[in-house]
Amino acid sequence: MGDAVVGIIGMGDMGKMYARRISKAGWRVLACDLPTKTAALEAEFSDNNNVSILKGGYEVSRASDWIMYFVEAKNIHAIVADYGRSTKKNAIVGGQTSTKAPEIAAFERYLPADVDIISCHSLHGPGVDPKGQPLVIINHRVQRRQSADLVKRILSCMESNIVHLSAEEHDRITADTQAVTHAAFLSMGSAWHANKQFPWEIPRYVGGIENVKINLMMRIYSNKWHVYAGLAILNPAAKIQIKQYSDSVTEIFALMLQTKREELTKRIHDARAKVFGQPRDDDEELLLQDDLLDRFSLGKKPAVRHPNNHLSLLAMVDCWSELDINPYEHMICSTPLFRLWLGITEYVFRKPGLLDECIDTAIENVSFRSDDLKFTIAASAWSDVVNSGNMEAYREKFAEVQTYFESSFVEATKVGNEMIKTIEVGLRSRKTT
Ligand SMILES: NC(=O)C1=CN([C@@H]2O[C@H](COP(=O)(O)OP(=O)(O)OC[C@H]3O[C@@H](n4cnc5c(N)ncnc54)[C@H](OP(=O)(O)O)[C@@H]3O)[C@@H](O)[C@H]2O)C=CC1
Ligand SMILES: O=C(O)C(=O)Cc1ccc(O)cc1
Repeated sequence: MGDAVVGIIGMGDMGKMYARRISKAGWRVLACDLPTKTAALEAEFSDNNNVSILKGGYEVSRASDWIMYFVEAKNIHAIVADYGRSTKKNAIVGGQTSTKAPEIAAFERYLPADVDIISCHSLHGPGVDPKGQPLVIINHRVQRRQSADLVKRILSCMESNIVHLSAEEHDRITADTQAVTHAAFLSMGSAWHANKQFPWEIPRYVGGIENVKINLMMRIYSNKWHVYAGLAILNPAAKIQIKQYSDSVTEIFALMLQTKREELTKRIHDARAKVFGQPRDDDEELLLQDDLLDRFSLGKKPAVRHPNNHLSLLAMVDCWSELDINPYEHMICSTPLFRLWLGITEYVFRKPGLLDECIDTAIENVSFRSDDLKFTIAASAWSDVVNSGNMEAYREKFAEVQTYFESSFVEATKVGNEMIKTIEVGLRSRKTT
């Protein structure tokens, strides 16, 4: 490969994944984490001749041509303040944090003027094969054309689909796709925890769409809190989306409680028309199909399917409709989790007869009322935490639910990975046709 040296500051899950792939493609990589982890990293990468573990961010910054920060978004300011001024002359700097506003602000403030700023964001977790997944590149401050060419050449080893965006476009889209999606799953987990339920043990939560909800909820809570906190709290656009989602949940639940069938039906049908267009009487075009959804269960499937009102999904479409968001426009820049979320949402709204069944259940069946009440409270509480900007409150809230579900993470991750792999093949082929 070329002579350029790639620097990686922060060797957590994403930093390691990049170090492995980029070094495998033949590039020389200089990497570091906090000093307490240097010895363990040296041992872990001892058989990789292309990766050298250095003492810290100063050393990496001084000797690399493209330096990437793979650190917690909440710390990016302080970390760039520390290492930024040691950046090699005429080098390029970027980051992998999930929200670009704070990252770019830190770069603009602390990097020397000769340094180009080119950032990126892989729209998937470290355990997902990057091939074919979206990879955003942000050419923010490019004074030399060869800088953009070099970054493109280095990143080509990911075999991802490159999407060029500005930092603002990136944050607006990820607020729509990631932050609000996570708010829904965080709320489901909080509600099940508040009701002292493990949903896979309850027949009305086993099978089809319920499997997807449970597996994705478990996926989020088995990950690191700082990733989701950073995405929601540090992205200015995310607060509005999450608040609207919480308002949609509350207002729809109120209509259910008051058994206002006509009003509820009109609101849901109007939202459907805006987001999905007119209903069709076939389901050929759906992103997901039933038999696929049934395969990935953590519990035993009951003989008869229990209808659910799917409050979380009704509220999602209401929220998109209220904010004039067309979720399909974001597919080029979406995560696997968002595609699955859109998949089950579309399923409920477009599978013939299913939406009417949800509305009937919402009005007539009170067996979900207690769960729906807890879900409504949870959505509002998550919105309040995000709005407050209090990272510590977010961490505590996340950790409580994480501890509750912890003993099932290994099994859930196995089933969830299998689910994502299988369903993604279908989703991607649909997207390209
Ligand atoms: N996980 C995911 O699914 C994705 C994450 N991202 C983003 O990528 C970034 C990294 O995420 P991820 O790898 O998952 O998180 P990790 O917590 O696994 O990795 C971050 C690493 O940076 C280290 N670190 C903190 N301060 C410094 C410092 N001063 N110098 C060197 N290293 C430091 C951390 O150490 P310590 O833990 O001791 O603080 C940790 O090892 C985040 O901004 C995240 O939002 C992007 C796409 C996907
Ligand atoms: O798919 C999701 O939304 C995830 O939960 C994984 C994830 C987390 C953070 C990112 O910046 C990108 C992907």
